[in-house]
Amino acid sequence: MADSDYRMKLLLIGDSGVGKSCLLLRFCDDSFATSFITTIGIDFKVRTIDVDGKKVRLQIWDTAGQERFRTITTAYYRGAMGILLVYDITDSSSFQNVRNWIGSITEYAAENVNVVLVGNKADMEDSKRQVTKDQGQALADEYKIKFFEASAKTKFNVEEVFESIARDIKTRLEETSSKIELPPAKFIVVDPQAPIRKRDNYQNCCG
Ligand SMILES: Nc1nc2c(ncn2[C@@H]2O[C@H](COP(=O)(O)OP(=O)(O)OP(=O)(O)O)[C@@H](O)[C@H]2O)c(=O)[nH]1
Repeated sequence: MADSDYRMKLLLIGDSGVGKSCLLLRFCDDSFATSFITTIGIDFKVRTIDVDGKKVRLQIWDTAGQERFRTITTAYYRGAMGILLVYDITDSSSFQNVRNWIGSITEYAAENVNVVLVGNKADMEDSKRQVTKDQGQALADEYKIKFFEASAKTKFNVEEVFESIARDIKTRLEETSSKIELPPAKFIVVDPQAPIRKRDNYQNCCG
């Protein structure tokens, strides 16, 4: 039996320090580190989850937020089926940069990639907050993407974020595969180099 029904490549992007590595660690290993060790280049982890009775294997790539790694990390947009764009609710510049990150997605990712906006560090006291929940929601609405506030520290909404994007990708894949139709038999082009058995079938059905 196959180990999964679906395999999905996800990407975590956003400014340095917003908590991408911590979200990945929380989701895949259920742990949290208070020390800040910036990601060098790129790293990934895997977790299989159940989505509506189907096994979904998520391969999640954690990119470095720092500008100096940008040429390495953009290569990983190719083939990504979903992107979690993360900002820090206590850092307004990380929120302002969301528009630039959207620009990178438009430039480097597939056109139909699913994107979720995540306002991380929702556990922080109100006095530290620089971006309101309404501002996050309004920006997500503008780009017609889903929005969650979350906390890698307290686990708040972490499962929900990953489950939501996996479900949306699964729906998209199901819709796409149901749209692929075979052409009518008379239009099937037969390769003369193809094995005899295949050509016989062709002659039986059409000739
Ligand atoms: N309070 C709080 N702190 C967090 C949370 N998530 C991450 N942090 C802290 O934020 C700092 C940066 O977290 P990282 O996950 O390393 O950030 P990053 O986005 O991966 O950064 P780069 O690898 O440089 O791109 C660390 O000190 C974490 O402990 C959270 O949900 N709440």
